Amino acid sequence: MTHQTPILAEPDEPLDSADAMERRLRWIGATRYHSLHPFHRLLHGGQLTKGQVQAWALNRYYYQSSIPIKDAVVLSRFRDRQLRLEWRHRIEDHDGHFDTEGGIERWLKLTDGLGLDRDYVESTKGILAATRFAVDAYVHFVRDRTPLEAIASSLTELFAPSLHEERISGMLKHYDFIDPSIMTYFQRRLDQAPRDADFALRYVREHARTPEERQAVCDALTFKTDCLWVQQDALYHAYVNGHVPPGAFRPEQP
Ligand SMILES: O=C(O)c1cc(C(=O)O)c2c(n1)C(=O)C(=O)c1cc(C(=O)O)[nH]c1-2
Repeated sequence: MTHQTPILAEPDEPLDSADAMERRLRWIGATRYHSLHPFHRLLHGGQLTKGQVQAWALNRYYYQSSIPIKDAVVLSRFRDRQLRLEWRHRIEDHDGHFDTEGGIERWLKLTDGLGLDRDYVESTKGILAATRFAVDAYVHFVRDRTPLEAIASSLTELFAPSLHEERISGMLKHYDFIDPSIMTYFQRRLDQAPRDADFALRYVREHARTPEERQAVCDALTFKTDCLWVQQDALYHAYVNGHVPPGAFRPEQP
């Protein structure tokens, strides 16, 4: 197996300005974002079976359904009403409204389209323990750290749109069981993620005022890239290497 992660030394530029911090954040994304993970290369390159794609979508549902919980926790950390107003739409993007669908519903269209039973998906019973631990760690991080670090931990979204574009085109091209109607989740994120990421980036640029605070922002992003990476590692171990843990989803088809 060829590992695609570039091995680059961490830059030693001091974090003495917002620009220096932004350069470091982009470097963290370029070297650690889960787009570099071999599981994603297989997924987007059409090299997985339907059962392996089901396993990915099933596990990823736990991340999707935890994001509005995470954002409700983030919101609860803000004294500033303006900031709460700004953050609130993230919850609505995922939960939708009584009469309009949100991201979670769109994700369930994907799992439906892949032939997974909704009740089973929503029960989260078949997910890998590593998925649960990693996602819960993200929710706990935003609860326990400063509001600045909580906002910074969402900055992986700076790097999500190009991954989503690659995913939409790769999966539509390579899998006969995927069609555009079940990929609407990613289509919508192409507008939502840049807006959210731009806000978070502007916020940390303005509010991280000391080298220590800028380092904390960078460390929060690194932590989040780890939360995403270990989920891919767990999928690879279980469904590519074939070590499915007890109790986890076992595809009916290969
Ligand atoms: O498909 C992906 O690789 C991916 C990654 C991320 C991310 O970078 O955290 C998010 C999403 N998708 C996503 O769809 C999403 O709604 C989202 C919210 C957040 C967040 O941290 O608040 N990340 C992500």
